[in-house]
Amino acid sequence: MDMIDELAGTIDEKCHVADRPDIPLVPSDDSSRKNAPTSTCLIVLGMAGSGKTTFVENLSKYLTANGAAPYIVNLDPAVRQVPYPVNIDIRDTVKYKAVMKKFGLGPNGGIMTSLNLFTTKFSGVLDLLEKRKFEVKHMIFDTPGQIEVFTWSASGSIITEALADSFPTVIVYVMDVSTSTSPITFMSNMLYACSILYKSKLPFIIALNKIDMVDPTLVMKWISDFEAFDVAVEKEESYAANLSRSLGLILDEFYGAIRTVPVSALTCQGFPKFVEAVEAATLEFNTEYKPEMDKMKADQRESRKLKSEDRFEKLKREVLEISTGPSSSRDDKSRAMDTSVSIGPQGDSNAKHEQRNFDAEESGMEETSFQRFLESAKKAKEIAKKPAA
Ligand SMILES: Nc1nc2c(ncn2[C@@H]2O[C@H](COP(=O)(O)OP(=O)(O)OP(=O)(O)O)[C@@H](O)[C@H]2O)c(=O)[nH]1
Repeated sequence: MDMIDELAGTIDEKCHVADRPDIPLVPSDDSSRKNAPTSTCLIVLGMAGSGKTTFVENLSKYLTANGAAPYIVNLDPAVRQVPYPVNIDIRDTVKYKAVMKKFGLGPNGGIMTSLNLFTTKFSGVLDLLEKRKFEVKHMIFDTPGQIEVFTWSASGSIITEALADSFPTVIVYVMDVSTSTSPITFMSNMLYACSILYKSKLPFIIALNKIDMVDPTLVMKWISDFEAFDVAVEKEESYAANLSRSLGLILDEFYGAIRTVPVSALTCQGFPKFVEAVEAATLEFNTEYKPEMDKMKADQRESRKLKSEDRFEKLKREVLEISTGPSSSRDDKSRAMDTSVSIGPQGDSNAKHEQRNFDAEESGMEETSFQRFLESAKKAKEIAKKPAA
């Protein structure tokens, strides 16, 4: 058993969706599923205390009451108890306290390392999600309170990208509106939100939370109207105020890409509008993000193919250097390169190869030369194999 297996067990579902009478199952015959929409993944992020867990708990209750119970994944290894019916729980796979002890880590290092260990097993999570993707409309991911553990870590990026690769994925940033009533704290919050948007490049919803405590009108106005924010920040006299004004001007451009929904995670106020925003974000994912991502992947594949063709050509040159020797003329070598080693798809796809018309004698010479190379390589191998006399 290696160290990863020792600290991180297998991935399993806590309760199966099929066992839950509150989750209506989609008919399972293949034809009805072919064009059926799959679940949307909601990755819930937010500063510590912004209300993520309360939001997931009550959103789950709200969706269940409306006949669409979600599938929930807890990614916080250090949480004592989760108040919602969790389907996959990182705590079942990774023992956070054992990880801290094993590596002599503090709480934050322990959370980060546990998440890294869990990520090594994330293909198991994807397999389970894949099986449920027609049965539930929403898959919700609750993340650690220490937001940077997820947003600025390799494992956070890997998990986000793996989800977006398989399902429509939306980032939900829970923002505590009660800590955003001053233009400076508002700007810090928005700066953080925009940096996550910029990094993830996924559809983004800000759930302006705790509106049962604070009226969100002012904050909404600052988001939609830079002039209003500018007027508010003018009243502040500090370096932070100047910085906030400059940032406001820059971030104004990002706000257009963000959906903002005022909610109360405690009272469920605003949840119907939130669900509408998720639907619009899912559509945006399918019509804009997905094609863009597919194009990016195709470009990457093409560039990898070109690189491997380059390497192949280099290899051919090296092989011919050996087979023809340094004294052979340049012409001989280049002719030999074009015909003698035409293995692999690269050889077929190279238009140059197809167009050139060699006469039988030339190709015969080149084949002989490559044959000689193969024979001498074989002999060298046999000699090496022979036990010393
Ligand atoms: N009034 C009010 N309180 C809320 C609301 N949402 C959350 N809270 C309270 O805010 C506190 C923090 O809520 P949590 O849900 O634990 O926040 P969290 O973001 O999960 O916190 P971490 O686990 O530390 O990241 C709790 O006392 C909640 O009851 C809301 O909409 N209105």
